Amino acid sequence: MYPVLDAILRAPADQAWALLWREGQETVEVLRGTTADVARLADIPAAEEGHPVLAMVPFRQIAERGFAVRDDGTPLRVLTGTAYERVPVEAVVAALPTGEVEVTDERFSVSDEDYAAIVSRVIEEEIGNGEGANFVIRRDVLAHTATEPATAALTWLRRLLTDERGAYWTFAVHTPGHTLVGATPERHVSVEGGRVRMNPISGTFRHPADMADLEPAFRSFIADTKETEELFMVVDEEMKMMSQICTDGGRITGPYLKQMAHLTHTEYLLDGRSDADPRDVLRLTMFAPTVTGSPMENACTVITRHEPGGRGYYSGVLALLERDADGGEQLDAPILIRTAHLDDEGTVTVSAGATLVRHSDPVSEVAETTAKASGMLAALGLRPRRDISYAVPLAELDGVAEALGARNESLSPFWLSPQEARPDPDLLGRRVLVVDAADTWTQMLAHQVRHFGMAARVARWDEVTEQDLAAVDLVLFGPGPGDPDDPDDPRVTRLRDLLAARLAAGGPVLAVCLSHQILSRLAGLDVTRLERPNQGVQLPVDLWGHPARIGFYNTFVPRPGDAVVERAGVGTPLEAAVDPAHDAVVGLRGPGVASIQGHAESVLSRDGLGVLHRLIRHALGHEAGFDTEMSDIRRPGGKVS
Ligand SMILES: C=C(O[C@@H]1C=C(C(=O)O)C=C[C@H]1O)C(=O)O
Ligand SMILES: NC(=O)CC[C@H](N)C(=O)O
Repeated sequence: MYPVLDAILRAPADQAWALLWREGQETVEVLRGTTADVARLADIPAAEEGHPVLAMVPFRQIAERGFAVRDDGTPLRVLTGTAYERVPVEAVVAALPTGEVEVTDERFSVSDEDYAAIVSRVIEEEIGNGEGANFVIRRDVLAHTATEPATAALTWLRRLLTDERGAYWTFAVHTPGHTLVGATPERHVSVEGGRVRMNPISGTFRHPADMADLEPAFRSFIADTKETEELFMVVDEEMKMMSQICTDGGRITGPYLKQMAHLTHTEYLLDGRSDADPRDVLRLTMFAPTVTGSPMENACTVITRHEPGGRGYYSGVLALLERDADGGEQLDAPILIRTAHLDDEGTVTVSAGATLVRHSDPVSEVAETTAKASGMLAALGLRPRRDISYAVPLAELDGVAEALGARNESLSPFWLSPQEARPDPDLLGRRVLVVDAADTWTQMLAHQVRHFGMAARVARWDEVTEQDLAAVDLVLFGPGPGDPDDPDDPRVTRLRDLLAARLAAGGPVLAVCLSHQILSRLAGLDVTRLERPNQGVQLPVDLWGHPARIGFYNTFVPRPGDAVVERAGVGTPLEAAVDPAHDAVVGLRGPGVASIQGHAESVLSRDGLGVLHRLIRHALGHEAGFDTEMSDIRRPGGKVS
């Protein structure tokens, strides 16, 4: 009846195959084919009509971007479809094996106590040292089965198809030595006819065992600041990626709920357009901040410091390439979480991580990793199954839609709306060099700068020469991880030299976050740690008479004092904007110079666009006279001229 499925089920172990049930579909895609291991994403072969290509992308692939990773040798494996069909979900469930698969020797790779200790260390030593705002550290549940992997995977897939809900993909993929089965909630990225979508999910509500507690517990989850801020942080990090890939940036919709059998998550959808090749989109988005952290590059380093062993396929992606009707290639790539990996020795691995932020509680992060593994572990028969047939749809509870919608009131309208270009005639065509200090906020900054009509180019700190500085109208020095005073960090040293050179040459400068701190040091101010980091929080500040709500991602701050820089050979005093609540210098300005501690470009900056615009105008010597209401892009027909 279903020849491809039947052929797989007759001898599952002897061939390579995949069964994929994608969100919203009534059928399961069944794929049989040949496998090959390739070195790079660019080597993934093209899909032909009716012959999709499915790649298993391991976490170690991130080495392609030059980021730190433990090389555990897990292959980038490609399954090229030679036979393909769609089978109704019920027919698949009816055909899959129902036999017992015995799973024994269950243990954690990292104990509860050790994981809690890691959480405390990450908060203290990483977030507390300005290394970033959020980091995802994983641990593994390990077990053993004597059933051969292909049959075990098909049996567990059946359980997932009947027991799980809300998944983006429910799937099993079998290849020699590497078998994956799971139900993942999260789309990493998809590309379809030039439309690029990402789906950051963060904030995890663990369903209580007693259904009577569900509603009150859920209501306090929805109101929880930590869970809300955690989601904003990952949206910011994914918007950095979207800004780089999509010429028109991208907009945010949501928040929505993703209700599963054991957990409910909060999420946003990001939507933009790009004509980039799907392989490039994959490379530039390796990997999601929801499974690594932010800033993403440094998160990879932090992961190697705190996680023993490599990640295998965990937090990598499956990538399905298909040829569409117009001959273009489509990509759909879910994140490999809530997934079991089986090897030839019968080792079963289910990994799970939690997003650690400045106000994480070690005990509840331990519980979160356990809860995230529980859906898969229930399919393995290691945890109780949850009856989902009577669960209330949480999104429909009174007031929930309003509470979720209200979260957007504090966000930047710029990123929530379709963006029309609003060129400022004074800035039109002016050249901006955006110096990237290992944090791609620079992509969001460049996007907003272009929105003002300027021509922006982003270059990494180690590529920028002093000649490059001289060739542009404005140098925008960007944010970055680390301690602005660290004498052993070549990045910090280089930024300081470039900034000093630009100041000495007398050209316009705008410095953001880490670069604001380095500028402050050059100006003679002390820069010290905050008592509690402001990593991922919106704060009200007064910027020289303009009140604004701005997103902050910093651990260090410059302290008030006399600020003077050498500018074209002349000692030039800078005027500080001070946040008295934190005893912090949140902005500096002087002739041709402006800087800001917060991130005007952040989704968390309700008033960000207007602030960035004013700072740029200031640095370029256009003090007044232009409509600073520019940030209010919601005004219908609001014209800037
Ligand atoms: C890291 C995992 O999940 C991710 C982290 C989440 C969180 O910290 O709230 C939620 C969903 C996923 O994006 C995992 O399942 O291992
Ligand atoms: N986003 C940033 O540039 C952060 C600057 C610095 N690493 C701090 O944490 O204070």
